[in-house]
Amino acid sequence: MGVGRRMGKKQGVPAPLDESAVTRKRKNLPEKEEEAPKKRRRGRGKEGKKTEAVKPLKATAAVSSSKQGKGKVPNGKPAKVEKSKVNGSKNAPKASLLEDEDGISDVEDDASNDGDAIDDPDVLEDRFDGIKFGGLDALGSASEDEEEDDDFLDSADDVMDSEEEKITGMWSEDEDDEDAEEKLTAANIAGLSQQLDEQYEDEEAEADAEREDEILQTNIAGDRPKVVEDDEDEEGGGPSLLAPDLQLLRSRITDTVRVLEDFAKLAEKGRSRAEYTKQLLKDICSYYGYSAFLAEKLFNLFHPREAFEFFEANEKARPVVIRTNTLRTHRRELAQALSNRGVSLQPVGKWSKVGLQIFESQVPLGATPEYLAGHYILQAASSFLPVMALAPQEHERVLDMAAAPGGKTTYIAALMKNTGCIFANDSNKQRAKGLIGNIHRLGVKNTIVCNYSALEFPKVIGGFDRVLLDAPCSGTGVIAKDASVKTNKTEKDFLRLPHLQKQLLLSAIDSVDHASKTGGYIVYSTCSVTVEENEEVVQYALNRRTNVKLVSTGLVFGREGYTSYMGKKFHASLNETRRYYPHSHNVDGFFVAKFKKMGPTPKNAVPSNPNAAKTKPKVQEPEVVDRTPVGAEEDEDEFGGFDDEEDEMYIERGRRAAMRKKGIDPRAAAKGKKDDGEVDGEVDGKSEEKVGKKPDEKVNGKPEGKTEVNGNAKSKAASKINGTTKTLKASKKSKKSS
Ligand SMILES: C[S@@+](CC[C@H](N)C(=O)[O-])C[C@H]1O[C@@H](n2cnc3c(N)ncnc32)[C@H](O)[C@@H]1O
Repeated sequence: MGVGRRMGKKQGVPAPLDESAVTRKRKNLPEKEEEAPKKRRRGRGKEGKKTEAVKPLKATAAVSSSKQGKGKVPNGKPAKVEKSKVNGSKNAPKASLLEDEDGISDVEDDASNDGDAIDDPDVLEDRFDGIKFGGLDALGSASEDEEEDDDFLDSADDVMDSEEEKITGMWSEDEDDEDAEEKLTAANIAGLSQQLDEQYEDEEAEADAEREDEILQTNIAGDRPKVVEDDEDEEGGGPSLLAPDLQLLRSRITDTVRVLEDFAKLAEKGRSRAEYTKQLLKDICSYYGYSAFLAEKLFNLFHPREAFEFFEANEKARPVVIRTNTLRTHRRELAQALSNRGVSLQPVGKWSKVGLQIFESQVPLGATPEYLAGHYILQAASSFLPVMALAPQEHERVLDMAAAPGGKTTYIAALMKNTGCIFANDSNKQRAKGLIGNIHRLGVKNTIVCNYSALEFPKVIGGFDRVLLDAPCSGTGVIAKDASVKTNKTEKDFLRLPHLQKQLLLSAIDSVDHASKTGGYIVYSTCSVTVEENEEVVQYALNRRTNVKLVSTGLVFGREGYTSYMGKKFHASLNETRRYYPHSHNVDGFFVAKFKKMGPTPKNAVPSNPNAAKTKPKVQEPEVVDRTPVGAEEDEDEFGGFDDEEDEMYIERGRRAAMRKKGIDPRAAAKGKKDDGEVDGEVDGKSEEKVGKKPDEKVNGKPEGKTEVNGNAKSKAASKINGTTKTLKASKKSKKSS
């Protein structure tokens, strides 16, 4: 018997954390279940504004943070002692019945500069292996799906017209079949309802105990709670040397938030707002473990109450989601297959035709036959969004500038139905290898993997119909996955990263063909919520490239980007960008902006890669740039390396096959070529054409087919031409010779 695991509540948007809405719909479940929300309300009884402010808070209940949530006992219930240690408070709101308590955070994700490692299936796989679970999650019936989504549509302020609205049910049109849905749901429900009963009883008792604790701890009996420490308290030395009393800290945080919300009525006489804010920030640092620098940066994004909800949500894992690989299967088939293996799942919501949220699994999701056969990829729901905004079309040429480990590339390929051509680039060679692995596993056949700094584009190749820049970022949106972000990001990072992001975005814009008949779009995304990495980067690009404008992302939920922030004014069109937060959308913190390129890059535009601009005029001969990433040499062969001769053979074989297809006899042509004294260059030109380039496109005024742009006539479009993946990389050998 395998192990089961609760993986989160139903992912509804944009208010998926509204557990009462979810509970109301679980009509197939035992009556007792209906009591759960009541109980949870009682569990948090001391806060006055229960219904509005507290509701999301309850749902984002802090139980475990990354690498922390080990307090499980075999029945899946969190061990209380561990939980309080982990979260720093017994008063941490109880996780809802619908929620994952230990979450998926036992894994060491590197979600910081390298971006959202959640997309790395290898990383995610680890999350499900060998973990005991046994609690269970709420189940939606098929009918619940629809109600849930209705709810979403009703409640969403930011619901926009989009093609997504054409979807008529939770399953995509070709999948609609009520009988099958019922079977699927029944399979989930049958084994779980009994566990629900038991769990509710336990939780009821736990909630009562917590409520009593909370009443004891509270210090808000008076009208004006004393929450700001006196200077003497601070200087006393004694208390600060002791481990903080986490329960008191938490109470003080909620009290301070309350005071800041109603300052005139609740503040102590003679105390300023700044004093309360200072105290709150100090407590947030102690309670959640943030550096003062980052706590303040994140706090400033919201009103105090919402900031609190944000910090709370970062203590809890997001729902586990898989994306159906439509190159290999349909969502309905996949859902059925996994359900048969004991996986409890449900479509993520109307906004996606391919996402499935996993509630519980009897098997490691990274090792099922379906996984190995590439029928799905473990992918955070937020990662779907930039690709949906990009909306790649069949037969287009698309550049994914920072692509590893390939969650988005493979989704792009699926939307393009394996037609056209994707250039998937990443500057990190190790990660690029993971990207290649995913591409193969998922059956992607239209993709060339490159290993350049994206700053080199469009010099490497340009003229794309669409470009995705899923930029390296600080990871402040994925703190639930990587708690190290709380302390390891410094002021320097928030200078260095935005600088890189700005330059990368200019490269992305310059790599797009403004005259593309079907596209001309650039999508910029990060898994960070800071303004420096998002709105400021977008504003910079608008200032530097007057040939682009922001357009609607077409995404049906998300909050508008800032048009002004802490005294800074941004262009009004920044309201077209979208922000996502863990506490309000139950997805990773994310940012998405979509640009349309209207005209060619202005001649006087400062290039995105100033180094290239500086060196260019000085160097008269063909530029030789060593693009080998630092440290890449050592492992050249680890992934198989690049064999120029073998590549030549494949290229030549492909070229001959192409000629034969056109009815040309390659031998006769070769003979003719020799007779004409034609040189090798054309072979390169043709092979590039074959991998998707439009023959008449130019880069920097030069025809792109000439790989001299790399300082290297034979830099390889090293291609397994009859295979699937082609790898473009300046060869060291030819670099030397050039
Ligand atoms: C957010 S992650 C990309 C995740 C990827 N889009 C996906 O969906 O799987 C950012 C990536 O940027 C890469 N990167 C960092 N600096 C880069 C640069 N200058 N050029 C290209 N890629 C870069 C990192 O190696 C990392 O893989």
